[in-house]
Amino acid sequence: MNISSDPDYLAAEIDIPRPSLAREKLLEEVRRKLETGQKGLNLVIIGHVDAGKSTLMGRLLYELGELDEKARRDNERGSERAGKASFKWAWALDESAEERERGVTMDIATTHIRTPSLLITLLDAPGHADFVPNMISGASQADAALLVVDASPNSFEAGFERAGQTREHLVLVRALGVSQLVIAVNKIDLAIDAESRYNEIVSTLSPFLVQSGFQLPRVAFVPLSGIEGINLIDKSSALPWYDGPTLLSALDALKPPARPYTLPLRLPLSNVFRGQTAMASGIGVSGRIASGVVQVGDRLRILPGDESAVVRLIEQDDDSAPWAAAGSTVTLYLAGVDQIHLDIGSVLCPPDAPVPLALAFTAQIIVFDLQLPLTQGASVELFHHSRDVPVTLSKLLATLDRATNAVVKRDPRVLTKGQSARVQITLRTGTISGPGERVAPVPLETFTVNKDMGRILLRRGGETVAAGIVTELLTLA
Ligand SMILES: Nc1nc2c(ncn2[C@@H]2O[C@H](COP(=O)(O)OP(=O)(O)OP(=O)(O)O)[C@@H](O)[C@H]2O)c(=O)[nH]1
Repeated sequence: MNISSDPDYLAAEIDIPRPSLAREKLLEEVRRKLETGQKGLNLVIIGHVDAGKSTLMGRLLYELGELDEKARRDNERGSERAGKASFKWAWALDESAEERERGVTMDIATTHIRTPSLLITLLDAPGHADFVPNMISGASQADAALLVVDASPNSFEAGFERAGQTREHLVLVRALGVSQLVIAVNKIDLAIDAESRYNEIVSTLSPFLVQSGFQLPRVAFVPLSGIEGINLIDKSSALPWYDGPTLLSALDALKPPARPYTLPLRLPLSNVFRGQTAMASGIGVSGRIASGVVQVGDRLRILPGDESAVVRLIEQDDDSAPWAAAGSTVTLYLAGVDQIHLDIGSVLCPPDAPVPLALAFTAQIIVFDLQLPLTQGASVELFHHSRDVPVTLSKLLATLDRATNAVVKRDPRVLTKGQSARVQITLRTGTISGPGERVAPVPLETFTVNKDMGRILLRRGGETVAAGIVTELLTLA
């Protein structure tokens, strides 16, 4: 398309704003705001199907006043009519009609809760095996995880056995660099002897957590009941033997992530759309700022590619804002660019500090439950910030101890389930869907430089085979 004939493009060109604050001033303002404001944290909720994740979150939202009485009653009536009365609390999160019919959570729903010191964004991940990819997109944005296990007789065991999702979810979040964990030992109301059941679950999970690379001092176990509201906000007389934190105080004690606003801007796009209102016309893009600050009037480079655009408007929490910083989820309206140059997975950066574009890199990965082991030269798909790229597992460098990262074996021939390994990954630069169509390099950074830009997943035939972090960029585009 000829860009200059696009009416949106022309209209947008007319009122291109200029940045209002010099960089030093802007950083000073961001620093003041971030230090005084409530700290944000992304929490992914994980656990085996039916462990009670949605019920627990619904009840917690209600107790914290985030869900009003009318919404609760409407949900309760709705679920009773549908013959699923016991699901009433879960309706706060499980929203779509299909979810109501099936009684399972299918997509990532996002909601906030406020603890005394944190504003927590809940990323609710479904427990159904079919929906593991959704759970992954939540986990790849998480700063901490809340694992819900079912303490009722035999249920914990069902979730923790090989086919259950408890292990897989834990291994996955750890592989993505999450180290803080709260474990809700849920449905404690159904346990026959609550104290010994709680102790049994703690002592079964602990060795597995250590083996998976978690440090027990950064893990809090909390016995509770989502449905009865036991030990969520206040200490409960139902658990006289327990003297640890309530769920709320365990969540409040989580360490908020650093918000690397002094690093160059990295905004990986999770959505690209055409703005419909007069204010928000032109091209809209949204995503979570991985690092840096963006200000209205900034010119930004779009990578991969050679295009740039100017920020006309920033929307955050349904309001317009003069700037937004690392950690915030934002929508930007852009001028001076055509929509064809923006993809889900594109990264917006300052023109003078573009994100590296890698063709090969090393990563530390954890291999999931696989039918076929991973061999050197295997073709897989790299999944990074909603972008899917064909890659080759070009070298298997070493297998590692999951708890200590020490090398167990150099140059292994294959990688099998549960193994942690260092590997080299190379983009397949041949054609993809047609003649002449080249694979674009991936905008990547190491996990040490930029956590959000350094988490990866590997998939094969629609199945996630490994997750991990980028350790070194080898060949740059
Ligand atoms: N007794 C008891 N039952 C509970 C408790 N929490 C949840 N349940 C019941 O457990 C079942 C599953 O609860 P959900 O909240 O839908 O579970 P989930 O983990 O979100 O399930 P998915 O979204 O399908 O992964 C429902 O029948 C709930 O009513 C609890 O604390 N005590």
